[in-house]
Amino acid sequence: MTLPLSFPPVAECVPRPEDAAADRQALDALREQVLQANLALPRHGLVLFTWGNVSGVDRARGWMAIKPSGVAYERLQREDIVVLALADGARVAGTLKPSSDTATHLHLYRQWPGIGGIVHTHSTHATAWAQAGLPIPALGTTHADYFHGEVPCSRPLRPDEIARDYEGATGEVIVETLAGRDPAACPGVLVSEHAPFAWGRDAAQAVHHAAVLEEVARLALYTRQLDADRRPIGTALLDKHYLRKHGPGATYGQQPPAART
Ligand SMILES: O=C(CO)[C@@H](O)[C@@H](O)COP(=O)(O)O
Repeated sequence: MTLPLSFPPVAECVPRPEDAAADRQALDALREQVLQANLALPRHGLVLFTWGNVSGVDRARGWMAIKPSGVAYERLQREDIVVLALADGARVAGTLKPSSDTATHLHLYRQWPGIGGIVHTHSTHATAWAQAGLPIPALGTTHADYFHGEVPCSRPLRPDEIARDYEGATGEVIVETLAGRDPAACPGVLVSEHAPFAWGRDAAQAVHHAAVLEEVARLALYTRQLDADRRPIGTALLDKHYLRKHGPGATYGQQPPAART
């Protein structure tokens, strides 16, 4: 039998020690990023008990790291973070059971190559809007500084979807709900009868967006309590606030150099 000309020489198939060390470093860095993002959830008051999870990705290596299921935040360690292959969910590192929402996270990363972190919480006010099946209207500039329009609420999942692949279908319904919108301009969603999901360029930014989503949900609830007929702000104000921070040429969030001499 003749081997194909492109068949690599055996030496090229053997992993080099420096590659293994770089992989180990990348794995530790990803797990640390995801650990710190998870620990930020209780600090921001976004979770009670273990009702939430954060994931992050290393797209170059095709990895997703996520909180293990049901582990208390105060006990969570870097080595507990489970790392899976983005392509097929195969385990890369970690021995614990990954979050029950893993299939939702995987689906969103596969559909939206621009995101690098995802958060799911049951934060009180955002969850109240989700349970009511209502989108959060853009009632003021706090909202418009992050969301270029309402925070949409998905349709409820159908019984057949819940029976077939509940978490995968949750990811599908989120993508369906965002259809026609740029996920970067709408960094969160409410899943009807469930709770919010938020995302960002990395796990830390996804947590920031989850906290903003909870705050705009709280503000919108109070606003509508004070004035049940309050309408969303107009396009001029919405565009002004969103685009000056996130539009073409915007440098919002750029930090000054760490050390100035
Ligand atoms: O949505 C829910 C429960 O309604 C879950 O996200 C929440 O309990 C967290 O589950 P995990 O501990 O991540 O498996």
